[in-house]
Order: sequence, then structure tokens, then C-alpha cells
Amino acid sequence: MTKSVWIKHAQLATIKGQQGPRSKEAMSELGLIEDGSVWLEDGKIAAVGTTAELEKKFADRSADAEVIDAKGQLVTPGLVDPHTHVAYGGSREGEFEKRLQGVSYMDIMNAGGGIHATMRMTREATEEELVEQTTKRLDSFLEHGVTTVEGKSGYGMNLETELKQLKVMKKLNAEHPIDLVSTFMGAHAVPSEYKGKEDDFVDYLIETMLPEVAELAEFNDVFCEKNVYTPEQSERILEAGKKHGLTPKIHADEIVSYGGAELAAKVGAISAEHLLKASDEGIEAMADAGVIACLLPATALYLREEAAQGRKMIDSGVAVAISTDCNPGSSPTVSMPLVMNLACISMRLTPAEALVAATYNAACAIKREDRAGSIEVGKKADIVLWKVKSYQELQYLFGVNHVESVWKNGEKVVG
Ligand SMILES: N=CN[C@@H](CCC(=O)O)C(=O)O
Ligand SMILES: [Zn+2]
Repeated sequence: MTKSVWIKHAQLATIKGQQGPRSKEAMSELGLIEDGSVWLEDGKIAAVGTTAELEKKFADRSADAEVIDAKGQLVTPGLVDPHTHVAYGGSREGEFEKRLQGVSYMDIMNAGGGIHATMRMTREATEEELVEQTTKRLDSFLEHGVTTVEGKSGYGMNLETELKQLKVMKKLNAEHPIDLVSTFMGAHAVPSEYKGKEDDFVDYLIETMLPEVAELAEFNDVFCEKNVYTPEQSERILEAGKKHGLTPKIHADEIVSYGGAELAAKVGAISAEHLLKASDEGIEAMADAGVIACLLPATALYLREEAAQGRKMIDSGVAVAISTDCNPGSSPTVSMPLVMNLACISMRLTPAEALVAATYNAACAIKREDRAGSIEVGKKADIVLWKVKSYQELQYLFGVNHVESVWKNGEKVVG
């Protein structure tokens, strides 16, 4: 049995509040305890309260625990990243320069680069090489306070490589401290061998890939975008995934307004991603259907695009989560702290909303709110101790990694 951990005298943002995805005022519910304490035992959160309360409760047990005095510091749940493409091969720094010279993301992709370039490098990589490269990224996520990560396939676009990516994620979920949640994204681009025969690829994905990949994934995602997959093709893929038990997610309205937000509502997606160009009707439909908006402000910045309308979405009743979108093309970062900063700066979320978007709402977007995303008794002991005094300071001092220590399942993994 590992020793218990007692973190005391912190500003404790428990994120305790309304159950289920939060929007409007509920997105500011931090369950804040000034001079707060949390007791970690057997990998779980055993007690939360004021330091005075825990001193009473554990008066005769404090010698059993490693005691950490966090006076003047912030403690939060482990951050949750609900949208990444973390298991990929190679890198694309050449494209970064091209885009700075004015070539667009979609032009690079349509000329066989972009997602296609990573597809080739991922197809070529062995399983061991993918494990090695992905492990480095997961280590770095942990160093940035992230304890749960969603990862998508989608750089295979054939059965063999999609399975390889999903197997790599399954292995890392078992071996790496981070909890890694898998999404199948066979419809990430149209592979060159199917150019002009998009519907044939959709048939292949539905008939051949889905039955084989379904047991390795929980979610099914599609890039619904002009010159990639139409709303009709996307709907077919997502409805077919449902028959295999996969919950829909959609990369929607990223480059042009294309009805992706509306489709997310129609198919009952758990979340819609990007949404830079989502229409007012689409935002309303998402609010009515309870679709979580998974917003990616680092991607907008990296593509030099206007960020999604996070403020408006929250005020319209959409629950907002935020994510790095960690991928080799449009957002090669693992920094959820930076993403929280950007959510405030470019989407006008408040510091409290940004923290809820990166913890509890993010957990809801990947169905992990029963065990992650808030500091509550019985949940996993996934905890971050920050070198700042308050949640406001965390969002104010931007572009810096303020993590001091991270516990995953009650074990110290950073610091
Ligand atoms: N937009 C589509 N897919 C990824 C980018 C993947 C890539 O460029 O490799 C995204 O979510 O940003
Ligand atoms: Zn993505």
C-alpha cells in the first residue's frame, strides 16, 4: 500500500458543482476552498475540505501521510485534454514555414501534404517507433499537468495503420501513467488512392474498417469540411459507428461554415470540435441538443485564424470544453495551461470558465466525469499543485508552465 498524501493550506479549486456538462453561470462553479485540504489514499481522493476540517478528521493519522504544505499555492484536478492526435509518426516543420509564406493549410493538404504527409510517416513507422514517439508526448502532457488525454487514429486511413495507431494507444493507456481514451477517425482525409471516389472510401470505412476497429475505440470522429467529407458522408459514417457502439464526435466548421455544428446536433454527437466558423443556427442547435463545444484556441492561433466564439457559445447555453488538438500540423503543442490562457485572451472566457473547460467539461466530452475532472471523494487522485497563488494568477501569467507537482492515481509523477 502506498503512503497517503495530505496536501494542506492550498487554494483548492475542486470544480465541484452541477453534474453534467456545464454552461452559462454553471461554467464558473469552481467549488473553491481557501485554505483547503485534500487527502489521497489508495489511488483515490479520500477527503476534501478546509484544512481545519481535515485536521480534525485525520488528527490521529497525520503521521501515516506525506504532508505537503501548499500555503500560497493553487491545487486543481489533473487537467483533461479531450481532443488530440497524439499517436502520429514524424513531424512537419517545413509546412510551418510554407504557411508563414502564405500557402494555406488546405492548399498544402490538397497538394498531398498536411494530413497526407503524416499519414505516410505513420504508415511507415513501426508500432515500436510510434510507441516511442507518443510516449515522449505523453510525458510532456504530464509535465504540463494533464492526467487524462483523448487520442484519435486517422493517420492510417487504411485498416492496417488505423489498427496500429489504436493498438499503440491501448498499450500506452495500460503502461503510461496518463489515461488515454481512444477515438477512431478513419475519415480524417480522403487517402490519395480514393481521390474522386470518396463514396467508395466511405463504404470501405463502414463495411471493412468499423467492424474491426470498434472494440479498440469509444468514439468515432470525422473531418466534416469542404473538400474533405460532406455532411451527408459524415452522417453515414457517424450513424454506422453508432451501430458498433461508438459515440459520434465531429471536426466541424473549422475552415468554412459547412453545417457541421447542425450535423453534430442531428446525430447526437457528444461534442463538436473546432467550430471557428459555426453558424448562429448551429450554435443554437448545439445548445438545444446538449452537444459540448470542444474549442481549440491554440489551433486558431497557429493557423492565424480568428478563434471560435467561446463567449457567445457559453452565453447561448453551450457547454464549452477546451483542448490542445495536439497534432503535427495545426497545433504541435501539449500545453493545456497555454490553451487555458488563450481561451481567456482570444475567446473571452473568464479564468474560472477556462479552468472548468479544461477539467470537468473536458471530462464530460470524453465520458470521464465519473472519475476525473474534479476533486471529489471517490474520484481518481489526479491532482496538480501549481506554483501560483490563485486560479486567476494561473490564467494571468501566460505562456509559462506553472506546474510544481502532479499526482496520478495518488502517485507523484512530476516534481
Ligand atoms: N483538422 C483536422 N485535423 C487536425 C489536424 C491534423 C493535421 O494537420 O495533421 C485538427 O484537428 O486540427
Ligand atoms: Zn483534431
